[in-house]
Amino acid sequence: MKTVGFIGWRGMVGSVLMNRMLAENDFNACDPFFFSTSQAGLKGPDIGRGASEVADALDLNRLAEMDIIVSCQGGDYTKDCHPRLRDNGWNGYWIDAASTLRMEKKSVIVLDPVNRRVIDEALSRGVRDYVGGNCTVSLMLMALGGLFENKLIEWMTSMTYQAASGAGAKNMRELVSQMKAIGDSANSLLSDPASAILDLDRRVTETLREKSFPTENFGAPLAAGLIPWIDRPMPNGQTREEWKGQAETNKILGREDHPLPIDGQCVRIGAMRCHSQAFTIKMTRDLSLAEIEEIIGGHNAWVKVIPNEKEASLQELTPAKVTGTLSVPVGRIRKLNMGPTYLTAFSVGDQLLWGAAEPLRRMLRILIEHLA
Ligand SMILES: NC(=O)C1=CN([C@@H]2O[C@H](COP(=O)(O)OP(=O)(O)OC[C@H]3O[C@@H](n4cnc5c(N)ncnc54)[C@H](OP(=O)(O)O)[C@@H]3O)[C@@H](O)[C@H]2O)C=CC1
Ligand SMILES: N[C@@H](CC(=O)OP(=O)(O)O)C(=O)O
Repeated sequence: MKTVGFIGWRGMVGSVLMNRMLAENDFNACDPFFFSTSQAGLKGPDIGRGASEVADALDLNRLAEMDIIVSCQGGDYTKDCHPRLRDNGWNGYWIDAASTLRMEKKSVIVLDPVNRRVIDEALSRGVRDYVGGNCTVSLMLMALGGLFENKLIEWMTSMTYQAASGAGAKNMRELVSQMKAIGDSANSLLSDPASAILDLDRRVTETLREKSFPTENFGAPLAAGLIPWIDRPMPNGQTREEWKGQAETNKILGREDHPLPIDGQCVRIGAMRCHSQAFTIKMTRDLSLAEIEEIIGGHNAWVKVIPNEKEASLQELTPAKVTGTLSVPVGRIRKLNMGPTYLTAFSVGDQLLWGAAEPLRRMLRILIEHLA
């Protein structure tokens, strides 16, 4: 059995990965070892065969004993350890959630329901670094994979509504703290049915603007609002999150030499862990809505077309419904006023599952089967 070292298993993405691996019995297919930068010598996670001792994630010699390393530890760790391991001659497989290696020539961005061909071709070429994509990009491709596969997209925009979890565990806590601060300050007015709505509104606004309102992590109120900026600025006015849309999508699809134009605005909203996106798509051909829905819904086992109706949208196309599941619903599908080849759609997906942990879990399975 192949030895697999897990780093970052305590974190948010790593914990979701552990849960999914347990659910799919993936630990039975490998010999797992757990590493940490802070818990060496303590007990690791119980994966159904008793907890083993955690090794030091900075011990390169111990890491180099692994056939495969799976890291959900973050970009700084990858930046530090990956090149040193490779320089020392380690020739194992590295599977990573962080963005550090994504655009490297020697790495492949993995999302096998969309780019299994690219992955298989890379495995046969001896590529050793496999990296999960950006969450909005992976979720967009899971939703619209059928349109890409059938070469129906000339260009597209994705306007995102991204959850707090994408910014990390502390930010999720901060969002709930913000909600609590608002609820606490509005409580007396809220419980009085006779109170004036504009008084309630004023109270909420005052709370959002208070110095003590918790914004240490987001830098601005997110609850009862939004933040139209994610990640760092790029020279052309995009944020880096927006830049990833075109760069990563075309790399995932293996078409960097003739890239599809993709752009949009990325916005943080007060959802916990589901990213949503509204798409404007310029299609290469005029197809009927029925044909389009069939192509979208038939692409993979997780995408699901939701009828463009109020009740279905409210029941099926919300973060509350999708969170914690692998389902990728796509709804609000219709032609735009601009003409018959202009399409819009809306999608929701759990950014810790298909947006982060699931592509890594599946890549590990593919790799183990490839090496068997
Ligand atoms: N958050 C997201 O939505 C996404 C994240 N990613 C990438 O995944 C990587 C990891 O992100 P994320 O999971 O959010 O990171 P976390 O901050 O949740 O975890 C990272 C590490 O922090 C350490 N840690 C310190 N204190 C704690 C604690 N109390 N509980 C758990 N872990 C703790 C652990 O390392 P140790 O055991 O060494 O102390 C852990 O592995 C990043 O590179 C990110 O870019 C990718 C896609 C989406
Ligand atoms: N930037 C994403 C989360 C993330 O970690 O993305 P990436 O893996 O591309 O750094 C968000 O804020 O929602």
